[in-house]
Amino acid sequence: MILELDCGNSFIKWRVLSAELGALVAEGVVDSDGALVDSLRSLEKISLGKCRLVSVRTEDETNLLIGLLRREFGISVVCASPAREMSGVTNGYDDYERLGLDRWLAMLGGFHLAKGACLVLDFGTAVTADFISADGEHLGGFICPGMPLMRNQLRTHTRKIRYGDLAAERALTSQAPGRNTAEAVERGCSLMLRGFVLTQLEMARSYWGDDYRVFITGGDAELVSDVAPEARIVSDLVFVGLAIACPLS
Ligand SMILES: Nc1ncnc2c1ncn2[C@@H]1O[C@H](COP(=O)(O)OP(=O)(O)OP(=O)(O)O)[C@@H](O)[C@H]1O
Ligand SMILES: CC(C)(CO)[C@@H](O)C(=O)NCCC(=O)O
Ligand SMILES: [K+]
Repeated sequence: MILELDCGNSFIKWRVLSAELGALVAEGVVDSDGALVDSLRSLEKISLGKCRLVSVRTEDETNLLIGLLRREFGISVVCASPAREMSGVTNGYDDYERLGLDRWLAMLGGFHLAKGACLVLDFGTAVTADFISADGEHLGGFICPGMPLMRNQLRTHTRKIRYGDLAAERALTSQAPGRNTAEAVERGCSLMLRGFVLTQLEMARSYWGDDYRVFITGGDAELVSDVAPEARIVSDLVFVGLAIACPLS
């Protein structure tokens, strides 16, 4: 079986595919290397053969995880690496190695699915937008704080913004002006993300008219999906790109 990992700044998304058919066998989200090993150990009747991963963590952190996986499961691990051009997409950064690999893979996945111009939006710890033209040219993108960062900045830099996870979750059942702190902050930050999406859509339209696709991915994708009804939510877009960048022969 194949183990796939997307190592983000806050969480590791993992999934196990069957080697023959590529069917999904198991998946999860964990917050540490140790929790990942525990989750994988608890899977019954699964023997991992190979692993492919993408990481936006430091090289040291990524190497630690790779060493751990090799020791614990005896598997070979391949890691997505930066490229100037791949699968019809040209990296648009001045220094292509600086582009986040999660963005790069989501772009490869998006262009593969769209087979034309596309806008790729990722809502994780950070929020990113990337524009890929019909000929596969990456025009560039944007990075801004995601929901967890916006909310935590307010909590950290004010004295009276304090509320729990349950209040946060309840607050997001509506977009009306907040009548308590949790509602005011959660809805305010959610509106920032939604405004961001609308601006990206405007920009895409100015480049490509109606002739483009929109993909939304990341843990907070649902927060913005209704402002972009034309968008396709592809929660495993990074994994789609990972399979393209790291074929396991
Ligand atoms: N099952 C889940 N586990 C953890 N976070 C989740 C889950 N479902 C939704 N989320 C939300 O997703 C967000 C994190 O997104 P995601 O996991 O895509 O990014 P990340 O790994 O933290 O960071 P990034 O990929 O940007 O480096 C959090 O705001 C969290 O509330
Ligand atoms: C922007 C994030 C944090 C999103 O996960 C990641 O893609 C990253 O660390 N990128 C490196 C910086 C850049 O893409 O310009
Ligand atoms: K991500």
